[in-house]
Amino acid sequence: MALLDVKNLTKNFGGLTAVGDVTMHLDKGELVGLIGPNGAGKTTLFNLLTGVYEPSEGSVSLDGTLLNGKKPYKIASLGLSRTFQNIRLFKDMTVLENVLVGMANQNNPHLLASFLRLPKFYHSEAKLRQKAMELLAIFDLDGDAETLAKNLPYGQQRRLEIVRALATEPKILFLDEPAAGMNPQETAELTQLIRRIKEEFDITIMLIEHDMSLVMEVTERIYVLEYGRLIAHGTPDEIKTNQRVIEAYLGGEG
Ligand SMILES: Nc1ncnc2c1ncn2[C@@H]1O[C@H](COP(=O)(O)OP(=O)(O)OP(=O)(O)O)[C@@H](O)[C@H]1O
Repeated sequence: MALLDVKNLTKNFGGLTAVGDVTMHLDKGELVGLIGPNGAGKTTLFNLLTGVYEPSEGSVSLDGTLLNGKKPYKIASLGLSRTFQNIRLFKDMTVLENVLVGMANQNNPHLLASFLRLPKFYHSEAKLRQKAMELLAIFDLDGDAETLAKNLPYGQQRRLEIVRALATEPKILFLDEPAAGMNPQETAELTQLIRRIKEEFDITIMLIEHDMSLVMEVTERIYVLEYGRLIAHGTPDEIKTNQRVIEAYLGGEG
């Protein structure tokens, strides 16, 4: 059974079909790309998978559990985490606090203890802090733990977003254009980082990205959307030479 099973997924906005009859799957441990020209429906698909939108038709299942109709926070707690095209950090909070917020839902069993500020709360908070610092260290951000997020350079803000998404210990991580706005040096670092996440975490990743060299370098399989429809699916080498894909890109952006 696939980890994530998407069947005939459709989202209509009035007369516009932003995502139409998409069937795809993610197996455990895979790194899969999702590409397509501007407006192809990639972000809408992420929004459907993470519960931001309700599908007009079709279904999404995680480990056999139907996600349709579940709220985004519920879906997140089942193991789906994401980053956004536009950075959504808590800019006036420190780097460490941003990661702690990501971990907050793991602290739920201690909600009463935290409300009453029992010793158990302080113990679990200390453990969370330690875990957050370990995570930041992996991403070379531990030296900036007390820096306000807004004062980090752009590339590091993007990196922090990924750390925060990982802090929830998701089964699947959705990355929405993580290289957007990055310079070539930052993109090269991000490429390494995505590889490391894949190697060091027990995680499945789906990546939307316009930077083709990044997608081709890190992914194992790629789905291609155009006007909401899947027009191709295959390995990076197959996609690079797929006539339909080449036409979609030349037609859409040439
Ligand atoms: N909430 C909405 N209401 C109406 N139309 C929408 C909505 N969200 C997206 N759309 C439309 O759906 C289509 C797909 O948009 P979407 O943002 O998913 O594409 P995308 O592939 O992520 O594009 P990009 O690469 O530019 O980010 C577009 O035509 C867009 O205008």
